[in-house]
Amino acid sequence: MKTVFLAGAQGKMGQSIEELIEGQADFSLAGRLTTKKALDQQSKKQARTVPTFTDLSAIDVSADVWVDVTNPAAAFENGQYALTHGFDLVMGTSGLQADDLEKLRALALENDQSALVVPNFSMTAVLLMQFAGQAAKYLPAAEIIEAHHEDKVDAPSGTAKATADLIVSARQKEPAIPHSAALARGDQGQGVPIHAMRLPGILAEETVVFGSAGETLTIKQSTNNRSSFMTGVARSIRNVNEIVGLEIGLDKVL
Ligand SMILES: NC(=O)C1=CN([C@@H]2O[C@H](COP(=O)(O)OP(=O)(O)OC[C@H]3O[C@@H](n4cnc5c(N)ncnc54)[C@H](OP(=O)(O)O)[C@@H]3O)[C@@H](O)[C@H]2O)C=CC1
Ligand SMILES: O=C(O)C1=N[C@H](C(=O)O)C[C@H](O)C1
Repeated sequence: MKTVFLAGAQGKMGQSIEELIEGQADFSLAGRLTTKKALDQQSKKQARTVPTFTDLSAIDVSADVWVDVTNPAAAFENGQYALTHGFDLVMGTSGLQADDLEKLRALALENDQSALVVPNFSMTAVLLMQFAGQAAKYLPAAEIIEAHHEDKVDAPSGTAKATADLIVSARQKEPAIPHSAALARGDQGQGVPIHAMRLPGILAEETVVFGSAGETLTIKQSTNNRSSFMTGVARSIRNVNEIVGLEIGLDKVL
């Protein structure tokens, strides 16, 4: 049996993950963290006996795994709390800074806990990232276009930043493209231009275009329903304890 504490339980991902936990015989929901605003909006179905907190300092339950699907402003503090209070951590929230991840890695090691940061729980996104890493060995010039629903607060997406990191580390030479600071050339902070769209009608999509003399390669994945994330969430909960310190990517538990 794996006991789970769910932070962001009232959100879009949180509600799907709560249903996932209820449907797995070997998972049990030990507690939930939400905001006062979100708690006021919960339906009768959701107002059940699971202990629900709106403040880290009030939490008085323990669990094997803390799953975080909150927002970039809350996730680092939540992660620190989890790793210093006996929880392994599955961080699904995007938008954490690289130095925050390093601090979480140090905390995981100091406290003998495991942490898995998952930029994307969907299998097609994991495969896209792997294929992009392979292509980057031979095709150093690449750009990423990501598109998400209009409620997404962070940009570029966590998946796009992770894909850019993979491309940069797989490249065997730098692309010969003149640098341009023009905004329309995308966010270049990760070493690969990332263009982000926020539109109704889209859930999550990522396209990576590689260019070489006389040819291009386009790799695209689309997420149409949050159910696509749930196999990856379940796998992360079951296997996070195998990690030493902190790892990034669902592939680390596949
Ligand atoms: N790794 C992956 O595969 C995926 C990751 N995500 C990421 O997961 C996160 C959540 O996404 P989504 O569910 O769409 O977003 P939502 O805005 O629907 O849900 C976030 C929830 O977290 C709540 N929240 C905010 N601050 C806190 C806090 N301090 N403690 C507890 N709860 C808090 C929000 O409450 P309130 O509304 O009151 O602010 C809201 O209910 C995002 O970072 C997103 O990028 C999403 C999909 C897949
Ligand atoms: O906010 C979302 O919805 C998503 N966020 C993640 C990201 O930032 O990459 C994963 C997926 O794209 C959905």
